[in-house]
Amino acid sequence: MKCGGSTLAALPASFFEDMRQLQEEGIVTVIVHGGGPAISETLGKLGIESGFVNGLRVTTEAVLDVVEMVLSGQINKEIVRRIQLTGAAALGLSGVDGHLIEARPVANSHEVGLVGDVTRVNAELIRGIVNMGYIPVIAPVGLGEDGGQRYNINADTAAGAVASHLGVEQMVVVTDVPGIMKTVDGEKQVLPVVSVAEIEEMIASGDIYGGMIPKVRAAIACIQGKVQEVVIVNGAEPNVLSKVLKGTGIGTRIVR
Ligand SMILES: Nc1ncnc2c1ncn2[C@@H]1O[C@H](COP(=O)(O)OP(=O)(O)O)[C@@H](O)[C@H]1O
Ligand SMILES: CC(=O)N[C@@H](CCC(=O)OP(=O)(O)O)C(=O)O
Repeated sequence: MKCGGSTLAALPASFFEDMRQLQEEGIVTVIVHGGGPAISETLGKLGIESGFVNGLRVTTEAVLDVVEMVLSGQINKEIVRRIQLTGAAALGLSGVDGHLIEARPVANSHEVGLVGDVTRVNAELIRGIVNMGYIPVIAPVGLGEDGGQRYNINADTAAGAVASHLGVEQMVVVTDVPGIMKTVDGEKQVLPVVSVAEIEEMIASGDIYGGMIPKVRAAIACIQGKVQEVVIVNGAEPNVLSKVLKGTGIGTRIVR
């Protein structure tokens, strides 16, 4: 599951209650979280400038210090605390811990700096944490192959890579909109199902833009592997996780 920074503050207690309930039923959740708005807020307070190129934050070493502090510290621990308040067990870590996420510079690193693409995920470590009864909560900071360099990884990209390396059946993307929306006859509607081909058309036409682009790109990369579907849902919706898993037709399902 990917939890977007846009929605973290709005997640109701029922969201975390659902995770506990699902764990009791034997359905394991693995969280990869974002925190873009919180990173921007702290950068602003510190007077460090940063921009975005095609949805990726331009990342210098100074920006990376803040990214790591906010994602692996503030946000990661907030999610762990909220899960633990339900009585469930959670363990927070970033891609740095146990070489969980290995990364290499993205193709346009000359534009965005220290941003990474995932090359390897230590799936055994995630399985080990799950087998010990903990829900893994992962911050998307990766390590280069030599283990010396950190990289800022878009959280949608990191979540997609974790989902494919684990070979899970479903990835749930939790965000601040009820799914992929399209204006039909002057009215905004949530599309219940979209295919990879339809997504490409919607990006070309501008119906999918901004922060939705890395989500659908990560979804496409991931459902070409073992993952059967990616579901995009609104985290503010009460009991959204159990609704998704019961197949109540909530959100947008992205399928091959
Ligand atoms: N077709 C679309 N349907 C729904 N949302 C869209 C669409 N295209 C772009 N968006 C935008 O994508 C945003 C979600 O991405 P983002 O803000 O990056 O969230 P997160 O922090 O959860 O990753 C929505 O709030 C909306 O503004
Ligand atoms: C490279 C890059 O852009 N990294 C993101 C990581 C956090 C993220 O992706 O958070 P959301 O899911 O809330 O957008 C960033 O620095 O904002």
